Amino acid sequence: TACSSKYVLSQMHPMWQGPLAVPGGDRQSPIDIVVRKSVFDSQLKPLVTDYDPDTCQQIWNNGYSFLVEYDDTTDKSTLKGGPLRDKFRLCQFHFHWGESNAWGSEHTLDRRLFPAELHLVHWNSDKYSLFEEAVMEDNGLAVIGVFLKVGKRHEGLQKLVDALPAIRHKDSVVEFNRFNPACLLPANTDDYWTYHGSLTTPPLTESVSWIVMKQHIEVSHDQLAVFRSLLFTSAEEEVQKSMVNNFRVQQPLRGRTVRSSFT
Ligand SMILES: NS(=O)(=O)c1ccc(C(=O)NCc2cccc(O)c2)cc1
Ligand SMILES: [Zn+2]
Repeated sequence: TACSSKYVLSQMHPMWQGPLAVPGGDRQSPIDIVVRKSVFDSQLKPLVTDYDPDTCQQIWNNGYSFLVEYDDTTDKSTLKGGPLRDKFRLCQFHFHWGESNAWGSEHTLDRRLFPAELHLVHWNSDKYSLFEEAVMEDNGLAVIGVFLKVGKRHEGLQKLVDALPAIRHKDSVVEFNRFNPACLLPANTDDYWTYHGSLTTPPLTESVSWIVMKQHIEVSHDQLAVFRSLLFTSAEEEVQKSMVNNFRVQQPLRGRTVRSSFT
């Protein structure tokens, strides 16, 4: 789908962490969420996700992460509610992780790092007709962030983990059907933080309503190890590099308020 083909055009080198000049740059992501400084907002509603597993199309390695892409030509897999006024269409989900369990997430909670973070990427289909349009607009995108912790095996994730060896190299793609990403959401999706931010990879566009779940999900050490068996490099390259540490460092808050849906 459009939302992901462009991803490969704008993906960056994983070691890139530099202060790439960004126009304005006062609402960059990720951030450290200082829990006691977040402001409860009683107007925030529960999230409403309605994902159709039949819209799942393929899984591929874009040289930065691995993406599971959804058919976003109709409103079949949607997100609404939460801090959002409009309906948003799921286009892909992907993860960020470390080379060790000690770090890997993009957002942090009171500076606490998690071994990995899931991002479910949606665009505003009430206002725009293409991901490419929405990504350039204020709040054109809504991304749900879910922290991963190492613990018991995640049965729903295993189907995805089993597909990874087939996409070890950059630009490899395999068909992937009937996966409902709702299985990757925590039991409690009512408690979250939300703030206005950006994409965490170039072009770092400041168009994202971030929704970071308070409750994490658990995956096993072995499942995370399979993430780390992926490669940044394509099959042709002589030197193979393990796909690890594909996260951006936390960015300045610049006076933004992080709201919470819970007290
Ligand atoms: N890590 S993240 O969730 O912030 C994230 C989500 C989506 C994308 C993405 O789709 N990039 C491709 C892109 C960006 C801007 C304009 C385009 O046409 C395509 C990048 C980062
Ligand atoms: Zn991401």
